[in-house]
Amino acid sequence: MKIAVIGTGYVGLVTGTCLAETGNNVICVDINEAKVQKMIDGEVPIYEPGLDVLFHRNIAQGRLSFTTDLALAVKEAQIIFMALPTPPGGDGAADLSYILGAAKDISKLVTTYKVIVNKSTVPVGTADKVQAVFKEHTTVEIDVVSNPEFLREGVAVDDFMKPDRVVIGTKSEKAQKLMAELYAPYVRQGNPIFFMDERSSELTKYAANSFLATKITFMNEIANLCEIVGADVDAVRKGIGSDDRIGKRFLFPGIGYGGSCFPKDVQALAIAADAHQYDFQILKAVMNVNEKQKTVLVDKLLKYYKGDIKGKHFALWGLAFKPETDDIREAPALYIIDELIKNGATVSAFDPEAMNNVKAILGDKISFAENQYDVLQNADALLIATEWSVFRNPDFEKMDSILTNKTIFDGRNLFDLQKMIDLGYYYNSVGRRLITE
Ligand SMILES: NC(=O)C1=CN([C@@H]2O[C@H](COP(=O)(O)OP(=O)(O)OC[C@H]3O[C@@H](n4cnc5c(N)ncnc54)[C@H](O)[C@@H]3O)[C@@H](O)[C@H]2O)C=CC1
Ligand SMILES: O=C(O)[C@H]1O[C@H](OP(=O)(O)OP(=O)(O)OC[C@H]2O[C@@H](n3ccc(=O)[nH]c3=O)[C@H](O)[C@@H]2O)[C@H](O)[C@@H](O)[C@@H]1O
Repeated sequence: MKIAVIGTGYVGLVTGTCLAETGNNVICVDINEAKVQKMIDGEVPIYEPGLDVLFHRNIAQGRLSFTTDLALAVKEAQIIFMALPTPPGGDGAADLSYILGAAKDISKLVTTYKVIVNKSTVPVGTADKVQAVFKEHTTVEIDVVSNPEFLREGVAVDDFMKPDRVVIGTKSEKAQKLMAELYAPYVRQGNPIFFMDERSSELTKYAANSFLATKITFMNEIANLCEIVGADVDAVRKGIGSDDRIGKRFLFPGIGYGGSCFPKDVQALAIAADAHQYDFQILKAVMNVNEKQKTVLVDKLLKYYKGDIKGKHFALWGLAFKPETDDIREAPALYIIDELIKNGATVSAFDPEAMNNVKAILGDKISFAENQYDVLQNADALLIATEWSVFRNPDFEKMDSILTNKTIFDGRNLFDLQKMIDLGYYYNSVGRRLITE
């Protein structure tokens, strides 16, 4: 099939590349000229494991191309995907200007039947709004489909190639048939495609993200309680996770959920509910708890240093909002850095992939190191904000010689408690026994 993808961010580029991988002809459009030029020159603009191999293969075989020319992309495409930003607007609700603006631009270019697929996360009723934009500007027949994306950054290629499910919201049989054909190669193992109406499909996406954010937040509260009552959250996590009704995944406590989606989507759903005079109380509690959880590590630190960290220097492992990505949107590490600086401390950080993105926004407010050991030089303590695999089994002998204070505040519970006692560390993690000197 001939496909156009509008927007080449984490979702658009993965979608375009993975659709090309099953033989489709995909043209990707972006308004960011520098980014498009990079891709034309053969460079993947984001760090996403496994993407580069597929990207280069499909370009080489002529199935994947990039342009800034929307007209060129729309001309031949049977299906047009919109993978555009839906950031929080001034009032916190999803800003639909990218989607509705692109819909208007596309509507002026269509001359034959097209399926317009919305992959972005959008409030209920957006498909109707997009349909209305087309009606206003063209008489050409089009169908608008809601097809939310459930991929996770860091494993995006796998998630797209083997999705747990595909959700397609449309009342059009014609569009449904085309979408079923397009997705058939991705559901060969029997994972379902759910066809539903547009509104249910749009809400499914917000419900999924909000449920997962709630699950994490629940565990963060259990972790906080564990510390108070002297229980161990790792044991509790295993104890409840083995019940199939609860499930093992997304039960890891830490320093709050971050990323470009959970924070904005939970907020957008709560605000959308408010707009319909429905007080979505759980989501409001989730947001409040998550806000506090982001500074839990700094609170521990301040307690340890009796409220005074002025002049202290801290090493930070991890900047990305999660491992295996260079994405720092709403990364808990950024909140930690902010709090440390506000309290008069200095920070040196190391992250395997996200340092350039942080440099671009923080400049020289903090310093950066070449590796996870150099960053420990002159540090009063080490803070851990992201659970990159490379941090899980460090060379403690080497660490001991640099981090002479042997003090670690770990927001991701990387190390075994007994091991840290044996190694003689002060090791303060989340929801587990506090280790004192
Ligand atoms: N990042 C993720 O893991 C996931 C994101 N989503 C949703 O997908 C949507 C996109 O998210 P991301 O890919 O993370 O965004 P992103 O910010 O990484 O990428 C958006 C891209 O769209 C481009 N763009 C903006 N306006 C344009 C226009 N008029 N024409 C062409 N290109 C334009 C930007 O230059 C940028 O490259 C959002 O609604 C998000 O909530 C859904 C699932 C996963
Ligand atoms: O809509 C989206 O953008 C995507 O949002 C999340 O994916 P993503 O943000 O890439 O990352 P997750 O792995 O879900 O992690 C989100 C945050 O929750 C935190 N988290 C996750 C799991 C856990 O057990 N504990 C925990 O604190 C992570 O550290 C991270 O800050 C969803 O998992 C995807 O299904 C969805 O498509």
